Amino acid sequence: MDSEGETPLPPGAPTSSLFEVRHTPHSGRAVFATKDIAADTTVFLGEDLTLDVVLREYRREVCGECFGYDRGRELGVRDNTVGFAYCSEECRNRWRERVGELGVETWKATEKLVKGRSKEDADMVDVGLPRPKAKEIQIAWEGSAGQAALIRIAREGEVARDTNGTGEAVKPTKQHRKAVQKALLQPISPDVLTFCISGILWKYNNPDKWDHVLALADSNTPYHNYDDLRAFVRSYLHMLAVCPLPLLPHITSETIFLLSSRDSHNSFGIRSLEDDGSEFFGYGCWPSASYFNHSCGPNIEKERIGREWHFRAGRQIRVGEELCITYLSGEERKLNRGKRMKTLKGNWGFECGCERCEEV
Ligand SMILES: C[S@@+](CC[C@H](N)C(=O)[O-])C[C@H]1O[C@@H](n2cnc3c(N)ncnc32)[C@H](O)[C@@H]1O
Repeated sequence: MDSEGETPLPPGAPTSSLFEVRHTPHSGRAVFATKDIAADTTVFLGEDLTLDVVLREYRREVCGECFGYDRGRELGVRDNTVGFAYCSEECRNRWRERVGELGVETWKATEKLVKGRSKEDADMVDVGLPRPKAKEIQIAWEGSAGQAALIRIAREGEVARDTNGTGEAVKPTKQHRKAVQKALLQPISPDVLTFCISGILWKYNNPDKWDHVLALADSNTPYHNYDDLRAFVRSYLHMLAVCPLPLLPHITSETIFLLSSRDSHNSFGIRSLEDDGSEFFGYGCWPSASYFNHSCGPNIEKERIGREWHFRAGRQIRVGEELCITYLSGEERKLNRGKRMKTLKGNWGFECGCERCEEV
């Protein structure tokens, strides 16, 4: 419950003796100090990483488990079958344990698909391009339903033949197999595929925590542009075409859309720890850390240590003050008010109402 005991806390929201999550009139839920907090106090650890994406171009340099990075040196432990590198055997074992046997098989199948194909991921997201509207998004996903159904039958027919040897239950025809071939011939977007696989596997392995993701602030227009939307729809069909059969019932367009709709307003960049985070390796979603609003003059400093976010008071904080981090990267923090506002609107979709911006 929040302080007035009226609204239940969203599942997965952070709890502490130092702060509470409350609703605000203009910026959704937010975190407020329930006592004075001395500068440098660690106020929260966000350990609940759900899905994460290490961009393809960094896969040899950034550990797939702890995101360790050594100024661009290729890491010592590589697993080419799954397409990840690790800083140690320990990290590799942890990664395997976390994703589970089905996860390893899924990453292997994806890597086989991606290897040797030309890739279609855009290098940078151009925030100037128009975003697909909600209706257009709905139409695009609905447009994939027919092919998705044919692929499922083609793939599940494999099970029917495996189990009873007769193919009586389901008989995939040429039409079904063609749907698989058509999907496989479509351009591949490895980073979008990684997002979808990481999210679906996380949900498969943590069904009891799905409501933590659903409770997050959402966007019904989460795609950056039309290419981005098309890449997600293609990745859905790619997954249906290659993922291990037990995962198929979990790969749905609804789940993939929900992952994007929550990630859109809540993901944290995974950046290098030196040089003001100038290298952007990828991103991830930590639901408990997603209740801290943004301020252009934040009182909370955040630092990533491995797979965790550590939140520390950057100065003395008084009881009742809102605890805010910044969503801006190192360079963006130096921009003037107008440019900061534009960046926040473009990347996050909100008009910044923080004290620093309101004061001007
Ligand atoms: C990571 S979430 C933060 C928690 C969110 N308020 C909630 O209710 O779940 C980011 C969203 O919070 C809101 N928000 C965060 N900082 C804000 C700010 N300075 N001004 C206005 N809205 C803000 C925006 O809607 C933004 O998309």
